[in-house]
Amino acid sequence: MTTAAIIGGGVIGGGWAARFLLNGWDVRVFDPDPEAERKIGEVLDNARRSMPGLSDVALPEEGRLSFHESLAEVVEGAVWIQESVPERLELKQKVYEGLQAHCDAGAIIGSSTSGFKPSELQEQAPRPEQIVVTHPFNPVYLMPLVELVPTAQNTADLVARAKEILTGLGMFPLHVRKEIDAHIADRFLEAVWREALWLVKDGIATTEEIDEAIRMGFGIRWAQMGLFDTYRVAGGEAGMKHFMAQFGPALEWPWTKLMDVPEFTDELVDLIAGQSDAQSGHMSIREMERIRDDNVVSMMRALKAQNFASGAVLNTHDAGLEAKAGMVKRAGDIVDPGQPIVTIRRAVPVDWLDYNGHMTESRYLHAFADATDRLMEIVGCDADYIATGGSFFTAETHIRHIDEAKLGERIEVRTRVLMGEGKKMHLWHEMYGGERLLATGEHILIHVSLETRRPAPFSAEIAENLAMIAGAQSGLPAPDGVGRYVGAPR
Ligand SMILES: NC(=O)C1=CN([C@@H]2O[C@H](COP(=O)(O)OP(=O)(O)OC[C@H]3O[C@@H](n4cnc5c(N)ncnc54)[C@H](O)[C@@H]3O)[C@@H](O)[C@H]2O)C=CC1
Ligand SMILES: C[N+](C)(C)CC(=O)CC(=O)[O-]
Repeated sequence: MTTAAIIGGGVIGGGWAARFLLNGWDVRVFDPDPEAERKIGEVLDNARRSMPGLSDVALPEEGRLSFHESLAEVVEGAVWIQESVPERLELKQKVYEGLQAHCDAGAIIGSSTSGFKPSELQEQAPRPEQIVVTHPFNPVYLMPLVELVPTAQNTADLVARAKEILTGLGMFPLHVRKEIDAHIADRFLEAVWREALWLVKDGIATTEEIDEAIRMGFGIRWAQMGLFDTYRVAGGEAGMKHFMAQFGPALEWPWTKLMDVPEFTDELVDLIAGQSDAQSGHMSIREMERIRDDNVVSMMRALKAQNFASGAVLNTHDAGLEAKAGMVKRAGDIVDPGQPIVTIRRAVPVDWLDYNGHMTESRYLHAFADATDRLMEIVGCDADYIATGGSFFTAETHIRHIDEAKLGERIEVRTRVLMGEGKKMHLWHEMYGGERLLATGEHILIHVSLETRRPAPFSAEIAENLAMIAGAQSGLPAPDGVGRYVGAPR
């Protein structure tokens, strides 16, 4: 088990703790705030209900979380140390001095700083080469972006190790090659924030109207294509050059006040805080965090289906998790063919729930269909085989919904091959939550030629694998409920 030390367990440190823990790391926390344990516990509760839903495979077993009162203790055995103390340079520098007196010289010290350059953080440090900026985004347990900002003091090996560890946590390390105050992303955020403050101060828009302008429009575009690709498309067939010719001159017009910051008078703070209270004061911050998390997970899952932007990052992470979890992918991986094969292991994501607060009926079929796809892959009907023109079509399905599955619950599908001969495959799936039987799925599939769209015999490899599994499993008792029809006996 690998260990991370979290120095400062506030909004961001708590998010990092969740990101590491739910990816199977042990986490040690140091924070002088007596409320730190409670606050991290609440962040973790939110992370546990949302983060597993990003994956279509199971996350590893959670690591161990512990709280420590000395720096020497917290960094013991840590290969990654994440500093997330308040944004004050002299405090951060003092913290590094304390850390470096005790930590392993090979450990990476990442700083969450939103604004300081890594060279400023390294200035007073006994071992500057160990410190690098790893600036995350809130909530750290869901947002993939982390700006990785090194200096010439950091070795290429440290940068490569940092990228590997962050990628292993399902994050997207963006290597910022030239250090600058506030890195890349916060410069945009600051520009938008300044302009928004002016709009409120000048009485042009309320905080709510500004939020609507973002979430109903360009915020949706930015989440999937960013700025430049969005504008390239907006240039029409002539693309970016046309876009720049058309809209470039507007940059000279009095559209922007980006160079000035409105003075933070009590009046302005009260105006903005008052509007913000009127807009969202009826909800607690934790409630708002849960709404945000559910929305973010749902949006990222939509991008996952397109294998695009943050969705592609999630798919890569899933592939890594699955490889580590040792799921069966080929007939040759099966250890005991006489037992049902685990074809799905995952958590119930937020977009699988319905108004009854549990996994909705269609998602039972979704999970069984994924289990069937995995079984097809195992016996040799994979993407390469399908490209040669053979595949399976489902002819009949019977699902029994036996028990509920709740948000974030870990489910597992165990699959039996009841028959696999000629052109037919008869599968029996059982879905479990722990050892609780949640559902059964019985499916008849017909092998087809994708050219004629008619039944056709399957390949010798598929025939051999199906016969091997069906034969080995034939000694198991007949599944309870197999061949059942719908409806009560009269
Ligand atoms: N809040 C945000 O949206 C983001 C913040 N950041 C950066 O993350 C860092 C932390 O910010 P937040 O989590 O928002 O602040 P926060 O105020 O929520 O948390 C800071 C924590 O550090 C603890 N702390 C204070 N002195 C300490 C010390 N000597 N040793 C250990 N812990 C100590 C405090 O008790 C507190 O729990 C800052 O550098 C900030 O710029 C980065 C990305 C986003
Ligand atoms: C406001 N902030 C500068 C601390 C924000 C960040 O650093 C990143 C984020 O999560 O928006």
